[in-house]
Amino acid sequence: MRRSAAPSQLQGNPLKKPRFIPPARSDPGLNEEKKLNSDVKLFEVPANKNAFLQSQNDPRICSFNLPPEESAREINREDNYREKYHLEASAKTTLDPHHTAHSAPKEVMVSNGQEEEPDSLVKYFSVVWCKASKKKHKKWEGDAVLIVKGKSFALKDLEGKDIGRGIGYKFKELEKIEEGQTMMIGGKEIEVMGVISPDDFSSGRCFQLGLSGALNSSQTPKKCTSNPFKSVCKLSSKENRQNGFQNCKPRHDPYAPNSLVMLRPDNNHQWMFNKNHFPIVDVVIDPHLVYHLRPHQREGIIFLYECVMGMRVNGRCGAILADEMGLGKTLQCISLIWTLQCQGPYGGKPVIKKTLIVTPGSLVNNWRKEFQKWLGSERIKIFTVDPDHKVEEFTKSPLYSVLIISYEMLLRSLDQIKNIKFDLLICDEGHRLKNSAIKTTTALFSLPCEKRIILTGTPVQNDLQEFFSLIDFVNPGILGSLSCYRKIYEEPIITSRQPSASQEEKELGERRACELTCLTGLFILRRTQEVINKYLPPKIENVVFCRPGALQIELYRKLLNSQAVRFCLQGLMENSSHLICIGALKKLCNHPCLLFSSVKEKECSSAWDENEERRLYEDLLKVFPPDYNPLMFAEEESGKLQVLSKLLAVIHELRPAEKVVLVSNYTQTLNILQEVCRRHGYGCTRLDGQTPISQRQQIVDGFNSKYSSDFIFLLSSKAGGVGLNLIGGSHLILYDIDWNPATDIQAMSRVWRDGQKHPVHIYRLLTTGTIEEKIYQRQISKQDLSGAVVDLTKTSDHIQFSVEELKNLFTLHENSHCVTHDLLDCECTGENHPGDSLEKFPLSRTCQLGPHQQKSNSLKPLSMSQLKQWKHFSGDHLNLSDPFLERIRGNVSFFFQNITNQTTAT
Ligand SMILES: Nc1ncnc2c1ncn2[C@@H]1O[C@H](COP(=O)(O)OP(=O)(O)OP(=O)(O)O)[C@@H](O)[C@H]1O
Ligand SMILES: [Mg+2]
Repeated sequence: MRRSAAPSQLQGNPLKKPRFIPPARSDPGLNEEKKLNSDVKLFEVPANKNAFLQSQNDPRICSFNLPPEESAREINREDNYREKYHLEASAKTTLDPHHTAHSAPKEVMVSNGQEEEPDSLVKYFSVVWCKASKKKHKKWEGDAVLIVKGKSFALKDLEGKDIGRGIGYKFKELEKIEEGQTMMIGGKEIEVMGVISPDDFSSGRCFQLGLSGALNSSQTPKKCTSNPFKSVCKLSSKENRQNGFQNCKPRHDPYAPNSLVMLRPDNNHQWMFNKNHFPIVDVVIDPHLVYHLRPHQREGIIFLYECVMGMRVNGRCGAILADEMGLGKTLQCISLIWTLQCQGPYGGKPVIKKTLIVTPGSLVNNWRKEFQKWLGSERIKIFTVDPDHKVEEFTKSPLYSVLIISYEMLLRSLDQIKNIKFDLLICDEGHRLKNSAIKTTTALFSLPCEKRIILTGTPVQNDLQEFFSLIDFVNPGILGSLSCYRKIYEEPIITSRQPSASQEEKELGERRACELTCLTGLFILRRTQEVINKYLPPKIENVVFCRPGALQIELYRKLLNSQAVRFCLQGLMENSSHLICIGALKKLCNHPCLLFSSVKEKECSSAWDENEERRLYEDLLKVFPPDYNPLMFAEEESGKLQVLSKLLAVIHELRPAEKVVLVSNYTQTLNILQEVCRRHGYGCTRLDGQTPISQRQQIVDGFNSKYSSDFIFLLSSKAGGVGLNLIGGSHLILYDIDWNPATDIQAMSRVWRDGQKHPVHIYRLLTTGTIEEKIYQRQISKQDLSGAVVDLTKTSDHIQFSVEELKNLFTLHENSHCVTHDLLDCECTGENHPGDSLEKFPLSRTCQLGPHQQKSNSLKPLSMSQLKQWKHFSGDHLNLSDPFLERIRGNVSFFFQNITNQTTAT
């Protein structure tokens, strides 16, 4: 592919992050390599050390009901508290490049020219791009606009210049493009940030927006002017002051049992923000809300309140709430908004008037629903932006105080949004702002709102520059300029993690990391899943090793003997040929018919002759029966599909009132699963990348409703599982495995969350002895995963492999019941694991995890040693009293099982 000649690249892109070069090294290429391999762990605090979990005992909280004189003492105690808090409340902030490993996504396939698809269909996307490379840590080089027309595309930078072009692509590949997708196109790697309307494209606004946003942020960085009240409390005249005095009773009784009262401002705060000497009024959370709050949510609200009021870091009003998935970040924010909108500590005056919530498109309606759920429809008026409800409507009506908008819509409506005075900005799933060069970040950064909250279920981690972006977004300037931050923190920390670092460098790096963590920990809060476990029903997690079918084994052998695989193992592979081999094996594990279709398709391709795939697929079709029809696939041809089919049948039979969430990462596989549902007459609903955003919430609600006749929810985990609540389902089946444990964890936490009524059964299906086991082992074998570096934005599809690793990947273990178990160094034969009898199931049984139990309950990837503690047994085990496993055992060679919350009442 032609290299771009765009001036933005040749002359240096103003949005491009300066590249970090560790000190005392002359070869930047080498430096880059070393930097990527270093273990950059910034900070780690065990979950149970978290101050928020302990603060039930915090004197500040116990003193909520103290008479006013005592409140003064309370204020005096605050300094001590702050010191303690400063050290304890820090988020788990881990930077570990191991688990972010990924490289370039697949190049979109070039068409054979025989497809007959409409050439006139034109689509536009906003994207970020960078040159193709195998580096683990990629830096997007800027925003661009992708124009897809039939089988061709053009990529334009924001000055409208072409930076890439291509024709003759596969229409189907181009048609599939969707938000969040990363891919290789024309030799560039791109990530699709959203869809651009034809109107925005033809008017040219999609180019102008990025430009103006970029200039705002890079040339005139906004500094927090640190007046949390100026937007609403402008009462300076005597008259106003008197009015204010009349209204200085707390809105709710601070002395009522169980009341949740916010910290009173200290003298310094009053001096800064209460120039009019209004009386101090207790800010009390609405008891209607408090009634529902979990303890960690009470603490979260206190934390958010103090952050946005500028009480934690002098005059800084930003916060990052990074609680693990499902902990109710939405409710905590709703409580904050409702409180600040009605109350304030100075004369009772409300602190905010208008709030802007920016969220992924699929969650806009979820936010509306949550407001309704917790506050009803009368207390607060919410406006959600969609194609039929434009921002102008919000502007015109005084009724609405909260605007909820998707990131994509925000970019399109930026001009109108900028004209509205928002007092609070909440960015849901805000880890996407970690890249300061992209349009979304620059647009949001340009909003003058000082109180900014980022919500994210994934830890704030990975990359010190990304960390800087998030911090600088919520509290602009708090870490100084980027260059200053680099000198003070980034360089010493990275240098100290190099194997060659001197003792002195190590100490300096550690000190700086600690300093950085302490500072940022004041306004970052992360709690783990354990805090809500006790409110959740039991979770029974099963890893099910399915015996491959005869056709699968034959095809698998054939693939491993192919020229393509042999070339890979000799290190002769071209760029990404190993990925093609891996992809083919994964398809085969899902079902041989998927492989059949791919081969057929490739055979027709004009590029077949010189294609690497030829070396892989040659003679493969001969293994299939001569009249093989992929549409008429048989369940027996795939071990996993057979297990799935039996599993669905037994769930349907034994738990007719319960429902199943069925997850795959591939649309084609979902098609097969949907066909299975059809054949068996199971009602199903489906959400994948093609599902219009406007319909997603409706589909979710339909499934969660007890009146729904759908037995199965087919979910493409990569296409928007983030943030969804699928508590209508209590059985979740992961049909295939992703390299990135975060994708699987995301999917699993859709059902085991607050509101779930039934015990949750999770089934992870793996084909015994195949590449799926290897991927699973890779997920769990990283012992230092305790750092929980799980980041969904990393696709991990293209990890770098050594030849040795490839050899392991490309081996089929035909004689093992479970290679993973073989690797565990476990003495049991799989017949009857010591101390474990399935007869006890599902009665109370102490978990084998022992001291690790807490750890594994958290949403972290499991480690090998933890897996060893799980109950495990071969499919031939005689005492299976789990009726679900009993039904599938004929096709299963091995099981692992773990039960969390076994004794929780359901
Ligand atoms: N105190 C509570 N009592 C009962 N249900 C609750 C409570 N808090 C939250 N929930 C429910 O729990 C579910 C998960 O909450 P929410 O969607 O806010 O999680 P989250 O932290 O945003 O997770 P994610 O990172 O996956 O988006 C929602 O259905 C919510 O209504
Ligand atoms: Mg959420």
